[in-house]
Amino acid sequence: MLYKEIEKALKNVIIIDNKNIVESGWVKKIDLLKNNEIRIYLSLSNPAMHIKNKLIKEINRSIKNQNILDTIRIKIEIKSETEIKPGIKNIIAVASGKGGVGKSTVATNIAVSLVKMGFYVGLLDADIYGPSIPLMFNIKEESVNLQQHKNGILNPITSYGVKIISIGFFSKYGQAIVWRGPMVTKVLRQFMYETNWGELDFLIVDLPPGTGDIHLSLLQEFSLFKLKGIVIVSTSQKIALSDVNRSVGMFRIQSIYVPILGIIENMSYVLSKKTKEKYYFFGKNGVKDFSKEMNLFFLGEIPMLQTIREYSDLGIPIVLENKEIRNLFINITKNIIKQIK
Ligand SMILES: Nc1ncnc2c1ncn2[C@@H]1O[C@H](COP(=O)(O)OP(=O)(O)OP(=O)(O)O)[C@@H](O)[C@H]1O
Repeated sequence: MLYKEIEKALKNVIIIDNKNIVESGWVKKIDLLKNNEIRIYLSLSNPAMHIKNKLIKEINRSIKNQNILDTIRIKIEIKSETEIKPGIKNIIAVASGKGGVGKSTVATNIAVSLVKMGFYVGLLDADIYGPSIPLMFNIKEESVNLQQHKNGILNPITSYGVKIISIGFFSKYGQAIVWRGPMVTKVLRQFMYETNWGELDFLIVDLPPGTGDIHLSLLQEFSLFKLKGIVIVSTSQKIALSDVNRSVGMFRIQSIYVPILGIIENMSYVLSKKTKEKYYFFGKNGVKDFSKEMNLFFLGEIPMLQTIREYSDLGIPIVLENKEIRNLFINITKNIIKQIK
């Protein structure tokens, strides 16, 4: 009887999407103890302090409204689902100030380099403005059949040894993703906590370019977990670096502080086939100088090569095809690992 009343009270606690906490599966157990104590166990994917406090208040209020004996003591335990999922050892986010500087190309090739080095790797494409990871891994729309387990857990798709989940899997080719911030955060949270990642040494997160709401909530979300730091990609162009400057400022805000593991200069030069001379299309040493000025570790440089663009369009990570570029990426990846330790 008492149990039913408690359950009814919990069903009156509504969370997002008009679902109550029982329906949403947050309530894991209700224990009625002999000493007039009720213990309620909840499990949440994102038990931020203010959410916890609000829930406890709401539950207490709802139980009181049921006119259940005042003498009853209520204890509410809220556990983080993240504590229950220990499979991911390191999370690294790849960021850029400006779009189009090669962030996804770099994220792709770092992920595949890590596989080549013998690690278990996942890649979470959080770039809602241009989810290009499916194209870069040649994952065709028709092959995306994200089987969901009964408990709502998503299975990632594996390509070139990397387990991938992308926001692009949820939109048709050519269709813009016009979700509002809270929707995006919700989906990304699901990618993080409710995806069958298994055991991973590294989860690479391809962030959207720039700075914004989504970045803030993502970083807060990931920092609850095992976010080891940020890798920034930029060209040496002034506009790109001024945007990176803003991003660095955001990562260094005290309330969301995330370590920056270093910066990579992409498309640093074009090599003349004939003369073997280097042409600094976006300017020479821009990223190197910036890294010194901002006290950032310079992780390495990648030239601008037609083959990088061509293989990327074919959906084949360049590190699998070109030995020189592979060596560059392996060195950059080793530098990133060193920065984590
Ligand atoms: N080093 C390079 N040499 C030649 N082409 C490159 C290089 N790096 C990236 N590209 C090409 O530049 C284009 C943009 O790259 P990419 O999609 O990785 O950028 P991005 O920063 O992730 O963009 P967005 O932020 O808009 O998603 C792609 O066509 C890619 O193949």
